[in-house]
Amino acid sequence: MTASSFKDQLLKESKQNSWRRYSQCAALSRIILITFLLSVCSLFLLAWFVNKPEGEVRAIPSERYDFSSTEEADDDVDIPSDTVIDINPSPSFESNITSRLRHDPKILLFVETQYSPVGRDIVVVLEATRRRFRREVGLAKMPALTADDRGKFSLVIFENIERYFRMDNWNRSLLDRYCVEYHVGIIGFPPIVEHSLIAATIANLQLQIHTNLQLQNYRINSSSSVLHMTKAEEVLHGPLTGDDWTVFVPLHSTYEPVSWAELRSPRKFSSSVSSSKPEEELITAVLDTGALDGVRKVFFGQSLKFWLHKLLFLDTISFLLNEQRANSLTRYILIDVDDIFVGKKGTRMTDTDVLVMMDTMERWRKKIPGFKFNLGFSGKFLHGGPTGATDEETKGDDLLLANVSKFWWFCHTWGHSQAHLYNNSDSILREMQMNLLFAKEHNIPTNSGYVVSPHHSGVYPVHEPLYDAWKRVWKAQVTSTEQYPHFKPTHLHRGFIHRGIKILPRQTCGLYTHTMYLDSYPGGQQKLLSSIKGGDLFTTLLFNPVNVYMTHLSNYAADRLGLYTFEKLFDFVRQWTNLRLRSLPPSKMADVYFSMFPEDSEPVWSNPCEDNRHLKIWAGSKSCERLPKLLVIGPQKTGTTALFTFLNSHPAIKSNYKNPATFEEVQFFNGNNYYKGLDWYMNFFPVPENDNNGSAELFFEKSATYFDHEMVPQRAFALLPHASIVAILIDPVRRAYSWYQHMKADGDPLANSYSFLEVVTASQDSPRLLRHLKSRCLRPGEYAGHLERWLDYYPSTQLLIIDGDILRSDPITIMHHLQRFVKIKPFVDYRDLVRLDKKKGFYCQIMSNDSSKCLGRGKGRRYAPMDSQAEAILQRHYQPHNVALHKLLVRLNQPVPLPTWLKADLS
Ligand SMILES: Nc1ncnc2c1ncn2[C@@H]1O[C@H](COP(=O)(O)OS(=O)(=O)O)[C@@H](OP(=O)(O)O)[C@H]1O
Repeated sequence: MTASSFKDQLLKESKQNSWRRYSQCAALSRIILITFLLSVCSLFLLAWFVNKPEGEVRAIPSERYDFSSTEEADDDVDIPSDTVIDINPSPSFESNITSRLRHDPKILLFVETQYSPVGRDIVVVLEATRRRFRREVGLAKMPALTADDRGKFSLVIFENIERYFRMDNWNRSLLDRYCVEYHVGIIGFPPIVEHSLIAATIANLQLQIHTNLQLQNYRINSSSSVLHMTKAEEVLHGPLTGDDWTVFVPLHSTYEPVSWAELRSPRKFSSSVSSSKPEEELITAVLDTGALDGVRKVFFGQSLKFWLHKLLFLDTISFLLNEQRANSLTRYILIDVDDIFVGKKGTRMTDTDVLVMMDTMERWRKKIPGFKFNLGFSGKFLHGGPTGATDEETKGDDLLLANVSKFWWFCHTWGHSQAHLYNNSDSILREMQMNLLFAKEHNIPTNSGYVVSPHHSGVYPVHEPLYDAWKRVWKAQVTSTEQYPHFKPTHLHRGFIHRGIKILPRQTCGLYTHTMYLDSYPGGQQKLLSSIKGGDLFTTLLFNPVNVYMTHLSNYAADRLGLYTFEKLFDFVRQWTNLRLRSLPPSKMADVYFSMFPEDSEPVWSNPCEDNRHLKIWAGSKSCERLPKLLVIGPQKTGTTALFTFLNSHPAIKSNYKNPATFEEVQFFNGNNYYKGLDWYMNFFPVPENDNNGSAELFFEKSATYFDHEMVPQRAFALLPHASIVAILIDPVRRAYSWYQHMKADGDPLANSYSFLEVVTASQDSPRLLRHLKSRCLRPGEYAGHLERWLDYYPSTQLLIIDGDILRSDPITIMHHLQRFVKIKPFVDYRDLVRLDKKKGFYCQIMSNDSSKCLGRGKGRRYAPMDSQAEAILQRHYQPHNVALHKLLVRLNQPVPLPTWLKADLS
């Protein structure tokens, strides 16, 4: 069968199959009928436009279309005339239109359901390669595509291209026009089998598709402009997994094949084509260059479960984002051999193993510049340590030491002990010092700056004594772990920096201490091979520009699986990709990593009790009970100190110890304290005591600056995901004035040099420090935006918003409400704990001798009334924020009335 006869066959089949399928489904037929009628209408319209005298053909109107409107038009409503699509836009992809995309545009991903496997695979690739994306489930409504005339999305991906093909006219024209104007491409994966077409012609795209095929012998088009990482020299021989392949038959020159494959069994395809030759090549991935409608698209005939499509998908993303030149083809690799002397007799490297290892290393160096194995040693186990070694194994150790300079070396603690088991730094220090002595005795270099902890103990979650010892004894600069932020999912392994030590993400290659023989590889040899040939190990290398792999001594003994695995991996990478493998000493690797991903420098401390693997390597003396369950987040000047003292007077509620540096607040989640780490924070809380009922005390922390700090909600949620969050709101105009008065009273020179009116009217031309003061004064009162950020992380059920006016006038009601909110026992009647102090004019604590203890002079100050002009300016400033707050509070439907000041302001 020739290509054209096959296409004819497809055409014929597509008609037959489409009819057969559509007639089975009446509802579907109706949709098709409507689509058909609309298409006919569009054709008439198109013809009319094309035949109009020149000059009358509507091109894209110069005024821009409002993509931010997502109102769906009724089917029978005419598309406004200014949205007529130019049938021949000039697809000038070099235009500077990308500048109209937001500088941090996201990818828009349409998935069928939250859990659909194809969509999940796409998400893994996007996450692994750090792409920002927004996931839309179904296509109930097109999200707003622009904001402030800037494009929000740089690329659109459909898990199921049928969604795109069958999109209603309104949304389709909206999306296509957006893609043309903002130079945004589309990627589509094949229809999901159960409800897909068998064959169809996508008329407006001039493309036929045929689905549910079995294929073989995959070949990539070496001249395809999509390719970057993918090498196209090879044919993947043999049957392709799955009987749900889709192929594309272009009817227009806009299409370029990206790849082809052959029908596996022509007879299965259709009895009428049984004579077709199996070697007939069908297009399995296709690029639409945009010549037809100005939109570049790539359609795949199989999901990412086919490994080559992961490679092509990554290339397609960078092609459509015009990033090919920027995307480096270099992959840095470092292979750590942990425990180089640690291993039982009979599982260790012999002298022959060491020779083979060194030979292999020399061979690899020719193709991987700079490559050396990185050996981690625990001196105590030289020659097998207490349990001994065979003669050959002893010779193996000696041979390694005789060739010290051929390798890189790193400290792995003297006795291979786990740091988190030691609470005092002395024992860890001793371990480090003994290993250092050992290194010096055996001429092992000690200046690499790289250290690794056995079992990742103490690296993350951080055990400070380990970091202390590393810095003091080994002048450590770099380490690595597979535990940050979590062991799983592995595609999210990341690095961070703590106390000047760079922590690199570590990758698992599927080899552990017990994997020594190919025949007994867990899951079978085939499992290891498929991980190398397109599976987990291959994709790890694909996704990560910097790779630190963990292996063990035993992986280089017996069947030498370490050498086997990486040799095969390197060959496979060379065969199918244009990637260049390189190696660097660890400290240089770390420099490369953090210059590529500077955002990773910032650590995020998660809760060790939320991750069993973390708990296993967390000191037994540490307890998550030593963390607060309630955060009072501010903002400043809303009555947070009063609430702090009221909470503290409850017998079962305890605050943190005072921070001498900040008077009373710990201020951990904002500012530099965060970098001091979790151990530092936990030391502010007492070791919990259980009462007779077994219920622990409730610890809380109040730092009024948390409310409006950009990073705090994310950080707080990572550590305290179940905490109750309390915010207090007063009229933001009054809050701003109180803050200004506070600064003045505190002796702030700037606040004392400028009047309140001058501060709130500071403009772009004002001195920088004055502008900064204005921002600090006004920003916290823009409540809605800050609360939304908290709600990005915490569910609304964990957030309590207190009306600061009621806290001031009737704290008893507030404290009763708060107790119910945090479900504290015992429930205390606050009439016994606080009362109004007439002299102070505020509620104060009742002490045991029945005296009142009020807050100091700094709270409830007396100052001149606010300048009326400044007040009016601020009221105008906060108006939109208050409207947004009102909407938010109505949406949250909290079991407390809306603040009185807000109702008054909005009325
Ligand atoms: N019971 C009680 N006693 C004293 N003061 C009270 C009380 N309840 C609410 N307030 C109001 O709290 C305002 C100070 O707020 P904060 O404690 O949040 O200020 S700070 O951010 O911690 O500096 C403070 O603001 P100023 O009046 O501007 O000083 C008070 O109005």
